[in-house]
Amino acid sequence: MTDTPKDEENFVKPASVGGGSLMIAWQLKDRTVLIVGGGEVASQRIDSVIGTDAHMVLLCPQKGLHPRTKGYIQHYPERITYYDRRFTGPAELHKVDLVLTAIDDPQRSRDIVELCRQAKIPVNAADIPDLCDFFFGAQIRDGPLQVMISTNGNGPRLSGLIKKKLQAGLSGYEGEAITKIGELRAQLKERAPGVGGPLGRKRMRWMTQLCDKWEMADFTQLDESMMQTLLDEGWEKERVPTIRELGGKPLPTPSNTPSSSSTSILSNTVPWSLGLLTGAALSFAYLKSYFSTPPIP
Ligand SMILES: C[C@@]1(CC(=O)O)c2cc3[nH]c(cc4nc(cc5[nH]c(cc(n2)[C@H]1CCC(=O)O)[C@@](C)(CC(=O)O)[C@@H]5CCC(=O)O)C(CC(=O)O)=C4CCC(=O)O)c(CCC(=O)O)c3CC(=O)O
Ligand SMILES: NC(=O)C1=CN([C@@H]2O[C@H](COP(=O)(O)OP(=O)(O)OC[C@H]3O[C@@H](n4cnc5c(N)ncnc54)[C@H](O)[C@@H]3O)[C@@H](O)[C@H]2O)C=CC1
Repeated sequence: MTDTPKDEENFVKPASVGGGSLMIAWQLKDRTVLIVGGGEVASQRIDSVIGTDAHMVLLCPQKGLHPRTKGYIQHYPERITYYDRRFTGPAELHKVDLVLTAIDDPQRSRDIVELCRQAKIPVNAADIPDLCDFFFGAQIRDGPLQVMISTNGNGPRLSGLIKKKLQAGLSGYEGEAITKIGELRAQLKERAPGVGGPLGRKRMRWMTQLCDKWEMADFTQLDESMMQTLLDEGWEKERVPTIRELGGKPLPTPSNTPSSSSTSILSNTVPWSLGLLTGAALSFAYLKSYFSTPPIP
């Protein structure tokens, strides 16, 4: 491929090159996550994993369990297989897709990381950032919405504080709105099926216009019959009706006031170096070697 001088002129350089981590929404359905340790940090790891569809295996002597970890084991036996013992060796990694160590024994933790390296299993060791394939971050979750704030190990406390600022900028309608949009998109794809092509482009254009025109709170009001009307009177007629036309009403949201729209809050408060992702976010360095077929966006 030969570049013309114009191509070279038009190339926009990315905001940062290298030094960061990959932010992805890692799907863990039918995958197994091994958690070694059962203290407070392990309970926080469960807080993160329970929202996925992964199965968890937890290894920790009973006497070391944090009350929250105990609660998880008792309330979600179908999600967590618990063994009252320490990590014994490489056999523990059989059929495991991801390992999280949260133990008070840094040398043992290093040994487990080494075993994971050999088995090509991504691993996070709570006490050894230098050896982690990926880090956790501060999280905002609301239904299908997931936002992760990462400072790439530089300032964990700041991650938490930035999370609070971002939370204050959200309307509270996002999770429900996204759920409704998901249902609407599924129905639209039934009416206008297929991938790509002119119909695919038309579908995407209409969805984009709808999302841009409606407030977050508008989507939360969509019930089954309003969705039908929206598709009949909107999609079929190539226009975007208002929520009022469908029998809904404008609800108060922070984004109704231009000075505090969620866009301006994000652009005003997010420093260039902040890792922020809508959709689940897990970032780690060796992703490529663990997945052969990336999901189609
Ligand atoms: C690499 C990482 C672990 C990983 O993912 O592997 C890591 C590592 C370390 N944290 C340490 C300390 C603290 N961690 C917190 C808090 C959080 N730490 C979290 C994540 C991460 N912490 C990952 C990088 C995240 C990123 O890059 O942003 C959060 C975001 C999420 C979570 O824990 O799940 C959660 C806030 C959640 C929320 O508020 O919502 C606080 C503040 C507090 O408790 O309030 C302090 C004390 C103040 C401070 O140091 O900032 C130390 C000891 C340093 C030392 O010895 O001095 C290490 C080890 C080291 O740095 O060597
Ligand atoms: N975000 C971070 O990176 C943070 C990391 N830490 C580190 O994370 C580690 C865990 O912290 P906590 O949960 O507070 O510790 P904790 O002491 O409450 O829990 C550790 C648990 O690991 C168990 N354990 C020890 N060896 C084991 C083995 N070989 N197999 C299975 N279980 C084993 C112990 O029985 C204990 O229950 C510590 O090293 C701590 O320094 C602590 C706070 C924040």
